Amino acid sequence: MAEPAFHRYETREALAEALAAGVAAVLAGAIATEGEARLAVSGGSTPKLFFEKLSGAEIDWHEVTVTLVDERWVPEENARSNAAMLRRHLLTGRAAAAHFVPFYEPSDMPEEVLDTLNDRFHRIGRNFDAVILGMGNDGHTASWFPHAPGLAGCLDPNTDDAVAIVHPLDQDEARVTLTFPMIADARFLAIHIEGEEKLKTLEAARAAGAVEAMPVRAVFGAARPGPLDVFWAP
Ligand SMILES: O=C(O)[C@H](O)[C@@H](O)[C@H](O)[C@H](O)COP(=O)(O)O
Repeated sequence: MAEPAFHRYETREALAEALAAGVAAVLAGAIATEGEARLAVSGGSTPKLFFEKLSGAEIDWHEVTVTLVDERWVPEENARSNAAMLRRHLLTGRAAAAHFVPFYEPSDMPEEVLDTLNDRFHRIGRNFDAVILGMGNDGHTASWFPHAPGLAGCLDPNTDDAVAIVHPLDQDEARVTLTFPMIADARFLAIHIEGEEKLKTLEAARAAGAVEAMPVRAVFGAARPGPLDVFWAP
């Protein structure tokens, strides 16, 4: 299990600036070499400042496909929607020109549209140029929640599925999430966490233990072409 590259910043502002610059450089490089770039980011509260810095990056955003690593199964009108948060904080300014691929479809159960979602996310094409993960204090990342129904389907390194459905034990709404191969194959893969509690959670996740208990462990154990980067600020 390769040691992650750990990037510590004095402030959340400095972290957001550095991570935005790094991701913008990765995307610009992909556009220059492949003619397009693919980015998958997390929802939640941590990434908002990072998104605001990245949204102003002077890159050819119309050549960039942006999506989420996971979504709560709610429409964008719902305050819990990651897609709505992304439109507010990332897909504005220069980045409004990006092509956004959402998860949610008007259906009570994501199981009814899973084939549609798999087709949609397979069509995004080759592996992501950059994937930015968050992490919960229970050791979940994306919507890979500890011991949740559907977790095994997310973590199967041999799955052909791009998307899986998870029913977290402690939440009302279902989740849809990218599967392990979609995330582990990213050219640039980073975990962005902030605060002392998440640093402790990260240290616990780095210790030996069951992946099902702290699913972020799957990312640390992934055989990858490059390092996993951890970005942290107090
Ligand atoms: O839909 C989500 O909530 C995210 O994708 C999830 O994986 C998030 O990254 C962590 O829960 C951390 O969330 P915070 O940044 O709000 O602590």
